Amino acid sequence: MPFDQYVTTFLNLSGIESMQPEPSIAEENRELRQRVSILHHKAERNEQLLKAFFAAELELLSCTTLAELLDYLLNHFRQNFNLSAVTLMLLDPEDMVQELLDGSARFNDFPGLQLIRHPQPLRSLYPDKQLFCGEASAEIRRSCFPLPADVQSCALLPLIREDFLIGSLCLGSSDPERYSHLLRYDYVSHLASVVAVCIENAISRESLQRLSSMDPLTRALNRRAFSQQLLREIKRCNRTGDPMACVLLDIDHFKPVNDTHGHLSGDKILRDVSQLLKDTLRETDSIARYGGEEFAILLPGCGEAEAIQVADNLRETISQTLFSGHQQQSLRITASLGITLCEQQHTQQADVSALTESLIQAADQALYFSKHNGRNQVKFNPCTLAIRAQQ
Ligand SMILES: Nc1nc2c(ncn2[C@@H]2O[C@H](COP(=O)(O)OP(=O)(O)OP(=O)(O)O)[C@@H](O)[C@H]2O)c(=O)[nH]1
Repeated sequence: MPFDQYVTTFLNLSGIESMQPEPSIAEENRELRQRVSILHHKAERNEQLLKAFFAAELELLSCTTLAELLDYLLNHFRQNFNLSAVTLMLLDPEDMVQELLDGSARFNDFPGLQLIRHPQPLRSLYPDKQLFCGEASAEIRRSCFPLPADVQSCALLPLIREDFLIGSLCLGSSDPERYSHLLRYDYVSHLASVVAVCIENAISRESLQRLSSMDPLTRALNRRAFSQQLLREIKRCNRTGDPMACVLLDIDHFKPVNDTHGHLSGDKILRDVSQLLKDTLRETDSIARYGGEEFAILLPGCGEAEAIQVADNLRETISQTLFSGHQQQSLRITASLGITLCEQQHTQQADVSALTESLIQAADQALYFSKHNGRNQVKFNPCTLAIRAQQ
């Protein structure tokens, strides 16, 4: 029996008074014993359901990321409480949730999630901001349970924060009796409040983390986050033995771009180059804005030959792309790149901070060679720290 029918059980308690008129003492005793046994059984079941409910609440509160929370609500919750469908509609006017999920999970993992930009669908669903329990009409099935599922009755829970509708959690059951407008569903209402708080907290927490590690113009990692990532990748290289390439990319003659087309166009180019890097590189690679028109890239698992190939592909793609300024004027740019390599031997023979410095210096030196060799090219420069450490 699902936790939300706990309420029904208490309503049934009133049945104890509807006994047959004038039964014999023996019959009355038998009937009473039967009723006590049923009530005892129901009380035990209610206790289990209550425990399941508290466990669900704890699960929700202990989710540390938005993706974890959504996974629990949309996947585990449905199984744990024997529902035929669970969907979640979230108001996301500035695509913040979309962006957070892009970095941490795939939308395919959450087929029941719908992000909406305008509050109107929520206002239509909850004109009085009240929970709805009852039969799943064709209209409810269409708007709240768009994916194929056997939904006969449903609980539609408004998610409200500070008197503002932020979303809707819809629980669907194949049992037509499970949710009825005749019953009160205090636990389900309570659940809606917990879910609303958990979702809001997860979004705020992750947005803050993201803001503190992101360059606001290009949405690449900022320099601080890059340094942390570099340390993580050095540790991974030490652990796994896989090499890691470190690349610096600098847009050529960027000053004339600003001078000719204005700073707004320069900003747009920086954003577009950042997006091009994200689109071209692997998800496991790291991209950071290292300075004004300079990007730093980490390619875990790449040896010298592969890193040169990846960097040259970036160089060529940039040189062949028709960029546009902020007034849609066409622009062409090129970039110079410098590469160095972190190998396991470096991580064993040097302290980490000396190694990070040495890697950046070596990549910077390679970038300098590219610039002074005519720009629009890729140069490799080995990291020499380990050799020095051995001497
Ligand atoms: N629009 C815009 N320009 C920036 C930003 N940060 C740095 N810049 C510009 O980038 C330009 C860098 O110029 P330089 O260092 O002379 O380098 P360059 O013109 O690219 O020449 P080379 O690197 O030698 O090929 C300067 O004009 C900066 O103002 C930014 O956030 N937005």
